[in-house]
Amino acid sequence: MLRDIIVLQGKLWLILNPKPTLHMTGAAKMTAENRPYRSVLYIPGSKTRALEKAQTLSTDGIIFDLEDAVAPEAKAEARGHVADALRDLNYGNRALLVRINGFETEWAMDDLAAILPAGPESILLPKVYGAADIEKLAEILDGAENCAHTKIWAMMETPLSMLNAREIAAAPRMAGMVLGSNDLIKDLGAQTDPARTALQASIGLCLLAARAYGLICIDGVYNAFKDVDGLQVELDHGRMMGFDGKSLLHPDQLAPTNTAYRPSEAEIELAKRQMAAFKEAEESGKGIAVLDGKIVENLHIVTARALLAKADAIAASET
Ligand SMILES: CC(C)(COP(=O)(O)OP(=O)(O)OC[C@H]1O[C@@H](n2cnc3c(N)ncnc32)[C@H](O)[C@@H]1OP(=O)(O)O)[C@@H](O)C(=O)NCCC(=O)NCCSC(=O)C[C@H](O)C(=O)O
Ligand SMILES: [Mg+2]
Repeated sequence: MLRDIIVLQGKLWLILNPKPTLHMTGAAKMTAENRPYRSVLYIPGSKTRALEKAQTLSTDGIIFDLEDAVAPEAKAEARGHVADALRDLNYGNRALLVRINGFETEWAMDDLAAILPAGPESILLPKVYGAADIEKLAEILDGAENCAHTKIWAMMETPLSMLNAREIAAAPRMAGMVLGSNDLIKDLGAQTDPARTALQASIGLCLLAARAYGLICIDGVYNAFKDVDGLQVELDHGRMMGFDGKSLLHPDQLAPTNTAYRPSEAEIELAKRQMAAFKEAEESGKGIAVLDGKIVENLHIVTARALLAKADAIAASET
């Protein structure tokens, strides 16, 4: 039985079955709020085999794509496949996003007409230029049955998405952002290198806006889906920059991505030691602890707690 001891009004109280504390790695229940977003796999809505297969893949999230991965002549059929998958297939507790076509195309409204009756968890809007695009989608969702809960995610993939990142993040129903590095590179007239030099400013703006407004932020795809070493370089870079996870093209990219975005044993150990050292310092009336020659302040405890909570959520998602 779980027990906690707390001090209240100068007395010791024994609490039976307390809420799990954040350092109880593996004990948390996964909910939509604490679910991990390490790996988010694109599936072309036209590929029924892939839609089925995804039920068993170890991906934290799925983007059902009606946009660039689906040829114009296959769009109508793909809408039906995705609506059916949302209704009939079992994707467990994975995050489920439907990427519709952009509002400047002839397909966006037909996409919404086909998908909204299935009550989607999230719509991912591509080619976002400013808050007006999100507001337009939010208004449509406000008027739709079954969509009171539906969140909006923005593809951050145009120069204006980056310049307007803050207003986009603050717009109604916003829950997350996905970097669209291919479109961005195209619009910038830039070239890619392993350090993603041309994308640095955009990645920074995107993450700043997402963090300021409490949104999930997912890195762009790595196109060479068979190049394991190249993917690893981008994974390390993305995690270092602060992304929650990476959008992916192929199931073979799942395992390295899930590993890269999982807190390591060493990180978990350090977080626990930081919390213990800080607690000890607090109990002796100090506001700062020193661990391994480095200071530990309250702000480091916030980071340590978040890391342990993420480890818990990942463990819960894998049980
Ligand atoms: C890249 C692919 C076209 C490769 O397809 P294929 O050659 O068929 O792969 P495999 O033969 O190796 O497939 C093996 C099995 O895995 C399944 N599979 C493949 N891909 C997926 C997937 N994405 N999701 C689920 N399952 C998948 C196959 O069905 C095989 O299964 P089995 O029959 O059991 O053996 C292909 O992977 C693909 O289409 N990927 C997604 C492409 C996509 O969605 N692109 C658009 C998003 S990226 C983008 O738009 C960029 C962004 O907007 C930006 O601007 O940057
Ligand atoms: Mg794109």
